[in-house]
Amino acid sequence: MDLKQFVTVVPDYPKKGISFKDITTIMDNGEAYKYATDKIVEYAKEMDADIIVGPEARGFIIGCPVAYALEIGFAPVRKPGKLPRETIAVDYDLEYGVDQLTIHKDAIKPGQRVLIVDDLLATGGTVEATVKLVEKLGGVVAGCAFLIELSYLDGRKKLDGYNIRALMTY
Ligand SMILES: O=P(O)(O)OC[C@H]1O[C@H](OP(=O)(O)OP(=O)(O)O)[C@H](O)[C@@H]1O
Ligand SMILES: Nc1ncnc2[nH]cnc12
Repeated sequence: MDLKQFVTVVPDYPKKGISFKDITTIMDNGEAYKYATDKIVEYAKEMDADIIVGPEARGFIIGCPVAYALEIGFAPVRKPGKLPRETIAVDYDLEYGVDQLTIHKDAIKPGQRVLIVDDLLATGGTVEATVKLVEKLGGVVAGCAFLIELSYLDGRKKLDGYNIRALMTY
């Protein structure tokens, strides 16, 4: 299936000069959403993942169905003040801003093989921060999966040495 036909490219959103890749038009098509999920499930099996970790909010949309299909857990990475128990935090840069990400301290068991899942790799700030959170907790990053990689932003350079899979590249 050519997944790109289901991505809607929105120019100048959320700021002038940003070419926004809207994945809601994958999600609202049952076949496309299942196809994308199944591709990441295959990758998670190859990488022998024990748990999926996804950053809010779009990482939940892609990561949770993968975890469900594999009958493994999902641990959310969230913006500050959203997780109710003890967390650790890491700062990160976005294509259009700066923020902080957090994870529950007990979300990952030391040695667990973690697949990080998100909709899109842009500058790599989000996934780099997520890798740091996982590794601070003693997790092993088995791989990082995305629907979309924006190769012109070279987010991969922040993931040197890690296994990466993107279903589409722009
Ligand atoms: O590689 P990066 O430059 O870090 O950008 C990629 C991140 O940006 C988007 O999330 P955003 O922070 O906009 O939050 P959202 O998922 O809640 O919309 C996207 O879903 C990725 O998580
Ligand atoms: N260009 C983009 N499109 C969609 N989501 C993004 N997150 C960061 N950059 C993005």
